[in-house]
Amino acid sequence: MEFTINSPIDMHLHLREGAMLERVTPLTSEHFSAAIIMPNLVPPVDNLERLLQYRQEIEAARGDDVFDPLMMLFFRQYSEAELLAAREHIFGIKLYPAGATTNSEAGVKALDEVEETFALMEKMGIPLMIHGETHGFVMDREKEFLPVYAKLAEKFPKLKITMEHITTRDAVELLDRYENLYATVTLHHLVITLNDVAGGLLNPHLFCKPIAKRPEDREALLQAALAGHPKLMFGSDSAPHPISKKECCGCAAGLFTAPVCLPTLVELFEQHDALGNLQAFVSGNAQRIHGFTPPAKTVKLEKIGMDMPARYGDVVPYRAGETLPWAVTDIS
Ligand SMILES: NC(=O)N[C@@H](CC(=O)O)C(=O)O
Ligand SMILES: [Zn+2]
Ligand SMILES: [Zn+2]
Repeated sequence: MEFTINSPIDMHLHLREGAMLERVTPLTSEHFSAAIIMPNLVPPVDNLERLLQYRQEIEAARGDDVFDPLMMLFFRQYSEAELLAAREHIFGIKLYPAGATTNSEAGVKALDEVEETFALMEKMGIPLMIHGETHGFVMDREKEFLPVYAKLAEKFPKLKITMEHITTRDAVELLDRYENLYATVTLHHLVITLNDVAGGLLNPHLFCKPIAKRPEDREALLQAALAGHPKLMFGSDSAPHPISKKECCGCAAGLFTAPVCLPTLVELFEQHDALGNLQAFVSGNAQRIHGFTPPAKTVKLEKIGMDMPARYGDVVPYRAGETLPWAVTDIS
């Protein structure tokens, strides 16, 4: 049995820097034709010079792979001149509430104080991506942030806003209420719940922000993805951390999923008789929503089994040590 995906796009990806970047970049650039590169480095990617330098580092690491890194600026207040200069080099701007997740200390403290930049972005057609969590009770952080999305969508009706890595049924419902509101969802949030993280022995490799939620949340996300919901895009949020930062007290948030994304998505969509909608979920929707065409790439998967390694260097991947039914067998 085989299945082919054309030009898969990962709409939310962390590549880090240095040795980690060199290790993980090829695992995405092999399978995907483009990916949105998150800017939460230390210091953040919040100026054009750093962004162009970062892009070069990624291009060197992807080797000969056909792969377009779609660069993001880290949200701060920008002047019109800065945005004009950056415009042709960026895909969008990523906003982190200060302290909400990994390397977000430089994020926004008060959203109502940065509206000038939202207005500029709206005027210039620059998309806004948001890590939408409050500092409330951990299971309620996304739900509590939803009114913020709603307010922004109303106040800036021409601004394209993406709710990044949604994890709740409420977020899925909000999608249909505002024309300019979109969302990404990860692979792992279609599969796991909080039970997998902390219901038995604690599994630090499944700990991420936002934390995996309830079965009914996973079900709503899964149904929307399987249906190829036109405003929902695949974004892996593959977020590698070295094993020393995961298997310790004070575990870092993030799952490293890059090598298993496509095989697991095919497995999941096949299980639910929804393979017909996978192309839209991993490529078509993003292209239509954002009006771009990624480089052509054809990825063939076959049901021949693939043994997942326990580690890639010092990083433990999602599904480490498992035998996956599907494997990527040809890329052209
Ligand atoms: N998702 C995560 O748990 N971690 C991400 C940051 C993020 O996307 O929030 C990371 O950079 O490690
Ligand atoms: Zn995030
Ligand atoms: Zn992320």
